[in-house]
Amino acid sequence: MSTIEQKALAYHRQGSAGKIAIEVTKSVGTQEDLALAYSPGVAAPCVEIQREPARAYEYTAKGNLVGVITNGSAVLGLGNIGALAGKPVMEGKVVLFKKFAGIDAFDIEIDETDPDKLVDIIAALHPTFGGINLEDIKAPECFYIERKLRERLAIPVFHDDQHGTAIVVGAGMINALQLSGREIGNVKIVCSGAGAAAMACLDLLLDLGAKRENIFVCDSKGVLSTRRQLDGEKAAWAQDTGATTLSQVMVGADVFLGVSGPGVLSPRDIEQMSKQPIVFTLANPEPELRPELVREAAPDAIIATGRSDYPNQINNALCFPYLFRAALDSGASTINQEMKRACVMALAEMARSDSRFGKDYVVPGLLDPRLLSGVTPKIAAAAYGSGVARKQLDELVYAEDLKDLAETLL
Ligand SMILES: NC(=O)C1=CN([C@@H]2O[C@H](COP(=O)(O)OP(=O)(O)OC[C@H]3O[C@@H](n4cnc5c(N)ncnc54)[C@H](OP(=O)(O)O)[C@@H]3O)[C@@H](O)[C@H]2O)C=CC1
Ligand SMILES: CC(=O)C(=O)O
Ligand SMILES: [Mg+2]
Repeated sequence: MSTIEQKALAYHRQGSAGKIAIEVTKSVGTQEDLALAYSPGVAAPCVEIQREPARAYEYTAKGNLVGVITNGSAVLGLGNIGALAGKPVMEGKVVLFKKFAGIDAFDIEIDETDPDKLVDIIAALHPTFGGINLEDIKAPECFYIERKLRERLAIPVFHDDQHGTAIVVGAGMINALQLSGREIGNVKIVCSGAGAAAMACLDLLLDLGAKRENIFVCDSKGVLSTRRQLDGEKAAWAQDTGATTLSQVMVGADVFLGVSGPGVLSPRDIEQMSKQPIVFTLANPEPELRPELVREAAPDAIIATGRSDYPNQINNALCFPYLFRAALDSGASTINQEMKRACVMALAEMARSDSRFGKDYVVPGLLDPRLLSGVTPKIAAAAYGSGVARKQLDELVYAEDLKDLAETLL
């Protein structure tokens, strides 16, 4: 076992097991407090909420509470390890919600793989939450589950591995392309992985101007080509090519996007890429190829991973706390394209306006204290500008900052 693995086990075990606990926010020191917090007083907010459900946002924790929900079917790059084994990752997401954006979150691990049953279970749980962050649910089921929940629920439902990853990849890609003097419409992109993260990242890259004919996608069986029987989301990415392996399509690629699994890429594949390649090896915890090996094969490469121990951490943790902060603050009924696009641009701009901007700094670091105040208002402005915010603008603490921003989107 490596040193980091040993340290991680000790870290999770020490003190109270795991990484989270619950805090009480009201005083409960006297009989009178008890009579308010519990019986008989607690009946009053119940009756109010029954009369007017929106009051739950005033009288309960709902408005600042997110459900981090998984069935453990695609946990990091570890695969289908099951609901319980995924719990450390979900507790980790809860920590990030709280630390980065002051959002309370419950992790919920559901032992169910049937998509319709999962939809029913999550829908039945939704009254508890102001928003739902789906996490580490495998493709293709994740697409159906998210779509059904978004149709059924009037609170934000967001599959982090799809959209969170895409947003941060989008921000990093805009900057990496600029640094290497490339136009997105001209680059050849190879994506390893055709699952939740990959499909959303590729859609976002198209949205940013990439050309579908320049994008080659591989899954565990090789290149998505018209010679294979493909259905669902994968079919849209089939290229009319005789190439079958990742190595074959890497020749002349400008960009490699890895959202698959450990070690699928070789130094030889990197050598086959164009000059100053952009190599985002984002599989967690073990990337498609370690950065030091990428660097050896292409010294001028722009490299990113999903990990905290290398420069350029492209990880959805850079956006989901702020997206949900903005959605909850504005009372948004959903997290829409406008909000996601605003987040991409805000992250990209924040990195560009930093003196560290360069090939080892294409996105801000996860611990950058500017993120909350820099990114959140721009996303909230997009919520107001696109008409999904349900709270009065004046109720926001950063309302003044938003007025001009929101108007530009109207
Ligand atoms: N840095 C970040 O922020 C994030 C990183 N990720 C990482 O991306 C990876 C995928 O996650 P996610 O999309 O949620 O998972 P999914 O299970 O939805 O998708 C996994 C995809 O990877 C493909 N795959 C597996 N093994 C290989 C291989 N040897 N070669 C090529 N493709 C392969 C699968 O192929 P097939 O379709 O044939 O099964 C599938 O298309 C994980 O490692 C995860 O940690 C995910 C989200 C965020
Ligand atoms: C970062 C993340 O969500 C993942 O690797 O699945
Ligand atoms: Mg994930």
